[in-house]
Amino acid sequence: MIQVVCAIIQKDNKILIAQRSEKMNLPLKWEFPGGKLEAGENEKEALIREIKEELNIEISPSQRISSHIHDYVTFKINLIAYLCEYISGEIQLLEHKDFRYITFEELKNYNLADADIPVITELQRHLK
Ligand SMILES: Nc1nc2c([nH]c(=O)n2[C@@H]2O[C@H](COP(=O)(O)OP(=O)(O)OP(=O)(O)O)[C@@H](O)[C@H]2O)c(=O)[nH]1
Repeated sequence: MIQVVCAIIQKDNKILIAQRSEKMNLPLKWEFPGGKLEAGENEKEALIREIKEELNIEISPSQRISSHIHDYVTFKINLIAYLCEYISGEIQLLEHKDFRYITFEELKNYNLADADIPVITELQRHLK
């Protein structure tokens, strides 16, 4: 089982989503940026590192809002989501194809990775 952390980065009442590139697995799916936990790292450290590596911005994870296992048949992940504050930096797409700042209501217009569905349910509870 792969442990994956993802960041729900909030800025001006909008949420950041990123589109996976053609070269990544789950190509062109939208997601909350993040990645796999590495040995010796805690979840928040992994998130800060991944977001710097992927988008070149600084964030601060605040609240852990969900942890759900998803079975993609060929691999299985535990997707752990944190609410995060944007701190600084201009987004540079170092791995993804695109990004958007959108409202919660706009999420339904994007083709998100299947594992993200429970994250969205939890997010709705937290944004209320
Ligand atoms: N970051 C992220 N990954 C997700 C989400 N939903 C989801 O199913 N995943 C899956 O979780 C896995 C995360 O791996 P990744 O490829 O982003 O991680 P990484 O940067 O550490 O990968 P690499 O260094 O092996 O290339 C992928 O299989 C990805 O498809 C999500 O919302 N955010």
